[in-house]
Amino acid sequence: MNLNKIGVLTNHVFLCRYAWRKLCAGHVIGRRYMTFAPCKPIRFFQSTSKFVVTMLQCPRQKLRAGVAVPVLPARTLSLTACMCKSKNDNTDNNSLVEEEDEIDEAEIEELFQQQIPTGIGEEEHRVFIVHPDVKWGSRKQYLTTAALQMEEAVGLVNTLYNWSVVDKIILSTKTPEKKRIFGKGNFQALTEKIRATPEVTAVFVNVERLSPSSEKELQEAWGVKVLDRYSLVLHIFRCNARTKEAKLQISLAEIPLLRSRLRNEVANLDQQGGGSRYIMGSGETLFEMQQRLLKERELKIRSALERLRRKRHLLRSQRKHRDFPIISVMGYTNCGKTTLIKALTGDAGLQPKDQLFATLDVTVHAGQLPSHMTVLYVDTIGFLSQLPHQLIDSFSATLEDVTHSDLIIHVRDISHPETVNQKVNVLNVLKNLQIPEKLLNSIIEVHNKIDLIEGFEVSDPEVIPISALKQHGLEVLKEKIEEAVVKYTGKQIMTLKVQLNSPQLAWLYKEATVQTVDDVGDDCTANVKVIISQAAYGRYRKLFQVT
Ligand SMILES: Nc1nc2c(ncn2[C@@H]2O[C@H](COP(=O)(O)OP(=O)(O)OP(=O)(O)O)[C@@H](O)[C@H]2O)c(=O)[nH]1
Ligand SMILES: [Mg+2]
Repeated sequence: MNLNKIGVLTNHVFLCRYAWRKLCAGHVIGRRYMTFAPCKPIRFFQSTSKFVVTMLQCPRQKLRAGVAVPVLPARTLSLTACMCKSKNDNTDNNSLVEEEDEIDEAEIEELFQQQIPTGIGEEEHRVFIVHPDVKWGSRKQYLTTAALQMEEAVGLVNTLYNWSVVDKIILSTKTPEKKRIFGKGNFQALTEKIRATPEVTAVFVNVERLSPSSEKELQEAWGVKVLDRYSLVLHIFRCNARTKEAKLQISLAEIPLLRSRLRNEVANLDQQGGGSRYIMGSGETLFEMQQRLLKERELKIRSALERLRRKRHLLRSQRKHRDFPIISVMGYTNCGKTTLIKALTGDAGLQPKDQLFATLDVTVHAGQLPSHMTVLYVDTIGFLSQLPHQLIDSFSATLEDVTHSDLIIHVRDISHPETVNQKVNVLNVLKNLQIPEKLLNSIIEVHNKIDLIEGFEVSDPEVIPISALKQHGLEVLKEKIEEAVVKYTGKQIMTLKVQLNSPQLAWLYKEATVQTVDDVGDDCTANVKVIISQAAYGRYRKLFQVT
């Protein structure tokens, strides 16, 4: 927040206690609004539950003293937008409370749009990539090479529309934990190189997360925006987010970034002698107030996500009730998960893309196995190495679906030079998701994109080689899935004697998988071969009193 903006006093406005809370929390109230520069409270009347707020630089509309001021969501770190309650607007506090209770699409959109961590913005960037090559110690990456990591970094930047890589460099370092990451000589040479490339608008340092102080220091030295993997991947997520849930999850993942940025801003203000001063009448410093704003925002996002999680839980229990086995398709980003589900289900709505993090929402698609059993495939967000847990945690509401599935298919892009490293990363994330042991043991490993490998030969009899794109190997995969579903869901294949003049057969069609019906003659019965869960068989016996 730029304190210089706070200037001329234009008016005094009364706020009721509730509206004041809203103002600080940055919530939407009412319908009409106007925007102007930050406002701050100057007096507080405990007895009347009213606050007097001084509106500053309010160019377009005069505010009348004594008018309650409803508020539009403030930009994350400042109270920049307020709504002026009209003379005839009789909105009372209770109706405001009701409004707050339901988070609607528009509000999520507003929250999402306003929370863009400053600095990246929506403009294009010409990026200089720096990859610190750690030679030894705990931060050294053993399963990959610096060149391959650089290749992935280039891929990440190129994923973004209109972004391009201007130059890149791999520099070795013994001190990755230092603010400047590199030793003195390397850092100086790097700074000169960046400064000598005027077209550069951002530097991407290919590390998991830069500390706020390191980010600040590098930004000052290089004179351009500095990004780490966390902020870049978040930006990619932001560009690809389509649904309410994805937007909320991304907004949540952005909170730590905003928090560290806030710390930096306040440190800057402190240097100018302003950040830790008390805001008159409120008993809070600017930093404390903005921290509280962020906390409130975080709580709001979490509560909206919780509501969506409950909805998801309901849908999941409905799916369980219908007894469809659920199969989660997981893997490193761009390995071909969506392509595979599309090939297995024929779902034309699925759109695979040659792009990192094309899928950000967990979606469910029905498909049939050779025995005609219907299964549900869950398409999931792809993984990436060196991503902070916070990011994955933000997606835990959707990834929860995975922990409730019956089976996991781990898709690997076997043509990728880093395929082994990618596998290790995926398995690590799965372990951190606290997936039940039984489910971890159920994993079917699928080697995808074999069409890209000349003279491909199967190396491990346990894995299924396929080309999802060319639809090779899918029948074998479906057989394997079916076998595993029967094994891991406790379903059994049974032949039941069914009365054809009763609803038994219709019930079995609905609740189990009917494979064959053999009419046995005159007594109106048939031998019906079904795949049925223990629970469904129990219900069948009870309902039709079969012994
Ligand atoms: N040659 C070849 N390309 C494939 C195959 N399977 C997928 N692809 C391509 O790989 C790219 C990524 O495919 P997706 O299905 O979107 O991958 P994903 O794992 O869902 O990716 P994210 O959702 O971004 O994590 C697309 O361009 C696909 O056409 C395959 O078997 N062979
Ligand atoms: Mg996908």
